[in-house]
Amino acid sequence: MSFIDSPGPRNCNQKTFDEESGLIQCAHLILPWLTPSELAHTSLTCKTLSHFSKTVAGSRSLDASRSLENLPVPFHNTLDKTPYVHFLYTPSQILSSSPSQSPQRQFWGSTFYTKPRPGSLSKLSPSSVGDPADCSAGLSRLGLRCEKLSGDCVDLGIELGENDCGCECEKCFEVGDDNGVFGCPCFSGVEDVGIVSECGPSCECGLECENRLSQRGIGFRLKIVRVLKKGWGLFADQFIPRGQFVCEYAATYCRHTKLVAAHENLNSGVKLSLVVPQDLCFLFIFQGIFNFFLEAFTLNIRVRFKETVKSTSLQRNCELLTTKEARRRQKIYDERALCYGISSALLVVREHLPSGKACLRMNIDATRVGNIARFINHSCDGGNLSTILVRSSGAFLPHLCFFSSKDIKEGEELTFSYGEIRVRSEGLPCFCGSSCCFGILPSEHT
Ligand SMILES: C[S@@+](CC[C@H](N)C(=O)[O-])C[C@H]1O[C@@H](n2cnc3c(N)ncnc32)[C@H](O)[C@@H]1O
Repeated sequence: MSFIDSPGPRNCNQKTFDEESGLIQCAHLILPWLTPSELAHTSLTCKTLSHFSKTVAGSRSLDASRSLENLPVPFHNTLDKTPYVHFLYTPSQILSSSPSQSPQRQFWGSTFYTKPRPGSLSKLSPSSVGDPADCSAGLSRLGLRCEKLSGDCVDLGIELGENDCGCECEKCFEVGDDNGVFGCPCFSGVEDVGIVSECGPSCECGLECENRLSQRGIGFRLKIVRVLKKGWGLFADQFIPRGQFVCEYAATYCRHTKLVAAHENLNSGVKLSLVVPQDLCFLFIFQGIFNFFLEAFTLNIRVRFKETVKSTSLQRNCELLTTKEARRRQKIYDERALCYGISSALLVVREHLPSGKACLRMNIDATRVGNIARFINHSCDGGNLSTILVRSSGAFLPHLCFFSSKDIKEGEELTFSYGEIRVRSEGLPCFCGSSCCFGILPSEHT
């Protein structure tokens, strides 16, 4: 018996020209799929892969959105050597399917192949892409009006006409008994702070419709900056006038099954509050007390809910993030935060029912799958962003969106209030730096 002569093992720094070019091609194809720790390991194997690992990391730091947004959102870090944060990117909210179906990896950081950007901006009017000269669209959706003559934006309360939303879709037009035009039924006006309605999948109008402000992706240059004691933060990279759509909180979006129908049946006039739960062993204190109300509230619409579920193919595959699961995840995130300083992005949105006696809870987890909004830090003074829950016609779930609540200068950090601090207690320290800082971050038990 004889063995074929083997050239013996060679290290990868001794390659022929063909091997080298093959390796480069493979590197281009494979490395952008790797996590930072896998990249780090790969870079130890040989010079070529070390070079490509660095190129991938550099390319990732240039755009957190992987070309999925209208504009690149770069990472800036002058504090330490962390070049970027690794997570799966979604430009808009997605319903989580079963864990086996959810993607584990995303192609990110290739200089070889760059996906074309959505490019929707070119189809849109200047006002819709954040032209500071025209802030009327965003403001009117918030119940505010822009006083163009004086150049000042003043809060004039809710003074909207029947179709002030700007939708011109024929299908969206309702004609009254006396042949008077009622306007777009998708637009419910701004009946209370925190809720707006937009045209959606069931409308014929396209993205250029003025009543789809939050559906076109980001329209202002933003950047993600490493901030002392706060981790990363989202910053404006250009002036943003007050009242403009900035971004939505995109994530795997889930909620209590039984509350979905309730939500769909709720009218405006519902207040919204956000908290970042930190110790989720703690039970949502209102939950028990209000369960009775919620049960009563959902009972009479359960039939309609079942019909909705049947007719919504999305929902059939949707696995809702229950409060129990949210609490389990948050416990893990808190441990990771303590051990490795990794921030979580699990938000609890509570909608207070008009009666004020009950509230509905949504758990939105952008820790693994999310978008740039996951980098927005808390400010005790309310920050410069308003959170608005946007419902669109025909869409099953509402979107949580951020609008500028004041003029924002270039280079200013974007912040909002994570929630009220009602009771002083233990919690993560707050470094918002505002004059009214409470010293701890809002959580379920503050
Ligand atoms: C939704 S994330 C915001 C982005 C986060 N800074 C990061 O690096 O990914 C929420 C976490 O950011 C940190 N954070 C947010 N606001 C903060 C503040 N005012 N002071 C200190 N830490 C803050 C906390 O760790 C919090 O759990």
